[in-house]
Amino acid sequence: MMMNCGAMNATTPSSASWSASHGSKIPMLLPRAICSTHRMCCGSGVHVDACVSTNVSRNAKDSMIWSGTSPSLYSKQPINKFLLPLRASVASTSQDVTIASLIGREKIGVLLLNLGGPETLEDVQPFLFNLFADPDIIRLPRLFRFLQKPLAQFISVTRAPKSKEGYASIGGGSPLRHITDAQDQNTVADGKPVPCYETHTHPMSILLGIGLFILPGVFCFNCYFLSIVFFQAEELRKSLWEKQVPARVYVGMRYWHPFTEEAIQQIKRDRITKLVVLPLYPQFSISTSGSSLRLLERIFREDEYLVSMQHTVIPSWYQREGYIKALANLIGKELETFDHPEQVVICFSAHGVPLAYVEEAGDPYKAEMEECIDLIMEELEKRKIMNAYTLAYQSRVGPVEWLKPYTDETIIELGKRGVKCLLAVPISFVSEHIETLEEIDVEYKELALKSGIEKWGRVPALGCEPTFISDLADAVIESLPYVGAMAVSNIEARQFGIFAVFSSTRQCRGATGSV
Ligand SMILES: C=CC1=C(C)c2cc3[nH]c(cc4nc(cc5[nH]c(cc1n2)c(C)c5CCC(=O)O)C(CCC(=O)O)=C4C)c(C)c3C=C
Ligand SMILES: [Fe+2]
Repeated sequence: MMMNCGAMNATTPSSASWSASHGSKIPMLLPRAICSTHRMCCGSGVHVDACVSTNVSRNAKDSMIWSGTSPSLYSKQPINKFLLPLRASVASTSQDVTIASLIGREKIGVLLLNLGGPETLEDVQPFLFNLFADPDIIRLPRLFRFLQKPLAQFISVTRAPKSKEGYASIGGGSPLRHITDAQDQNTVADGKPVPCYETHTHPMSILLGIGLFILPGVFCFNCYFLSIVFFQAEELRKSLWEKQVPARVYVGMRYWHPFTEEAIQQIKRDRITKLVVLPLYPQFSISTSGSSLRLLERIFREDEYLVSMQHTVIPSWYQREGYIKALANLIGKELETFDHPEQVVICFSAHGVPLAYVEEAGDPYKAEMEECIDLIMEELEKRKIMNAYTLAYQSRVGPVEWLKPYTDETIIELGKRGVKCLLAVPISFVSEHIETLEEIDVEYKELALKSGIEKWGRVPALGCEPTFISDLADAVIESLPYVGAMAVSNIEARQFGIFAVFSSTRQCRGATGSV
């Protein structure tokens, strides 16, 4: 069912009022799920750190307490060191639990979370409004939260022309009706891709004043972007089935169709009983995975069915072996396109966040990003690839300071230092979109060539790369033993709010036994 953006804005409870009423930025989604996770891991003695991380820590992700579902977050050890393969036993105090038995007759769902993008150029401003109305994107002091929506309106209207230009230059928008229609027909719930092979008249053509210039759907940016996400969903579903985990895969976008709310409705219609939530962002940020999880939390707390549905969250997965290896493969392959691969400087470019997110709000994004780069470089070193490399941050918006160094300044600096060959690696995205296709491929390439760099290359986003998809499937499977129920009534949750969550989680510290 197609949701109208205006309706979304009207019906979605204001995040400002949520934050104000609870006086905290800490989401409460899934607390008991984590609680049961804690019980399992405490009981098994597999990973005690996760069991005691229940305080409101300075680290935003720690305080989100979902991390209990992913023990490796607290360790450099790969996640599969702690979690056992399919059909292997997971020791609890009293009994062995096999993954097969965990699946049993359950209906397993995987919810992929992503940002979403405007379908047409007309959608750009409302899409931007949704984005800037998110208190995890523009973080206002509590006293000024009433300004969130007027400010979002102002910024979205002001930014829309520049944004539209970017979207237009890569194909503009196009009707995505067929995707949401497909969702009605339950094809999305089955994880089937809905590629856009249709022919559209692009708003770009009108913008360019060249009349009815028809582009094939494959150039339609948003169909392309959504198709990639749906292809990823489908490939993940296939991989899970191949690994004997029959699961349905859903896609929920934060700021555009198919909205997370729509995916959740489908999950309910399908009577899913165990849900794994997997943000399609390798590294956690308050502004991306955090925002989507906070939204989910709100949806869960207001819904009797969801409150009792077993679920778990994989908050980030940048350290997974398969992901690192897949990226190293792509980098190695791209380096081979240069005449002297060893002379190429590798420039990892991550989407930035305002500095205050990291320094004041405890966003682990920068730390995870740096660790991720270390892991990739270690992997490349094993393959005798020892290139010079750098990490920089792109896509800053607005007047505040963002994480540095900025990618554009880095490129100029490298040019000044005499670097002649540069390989750009988009690191915070797993699918192509405006930041890769326009900002990197067009703006940064042009800047690099102007700055004295002679040979430019760019590593593609992972998309449906098989090693990567297989690894995502493993991440889902490994999380299954940690799926648990919230087991708290709506009313109880509303009454006790965050304090109930913390006390319940604390009780789990000493608890033993299985879910
Ligand atoms: C890890 C990825 C991302 C982080 C972190 C992130 C933070 C962040 N973004 C904005 C503002 C905008 N982002 C926009 C588009 C956009 N952002 C990401 C990813 C991250 N954002 C993606 C993949 C995209 C492309 C979406 C698409 O259309 O496919 C935009 C709109 C485009 C534009 O006008 O430039 C804005 C605006 C902020 C403020 C922020 C952190 C606070
Ligand atoms: Fe962004």
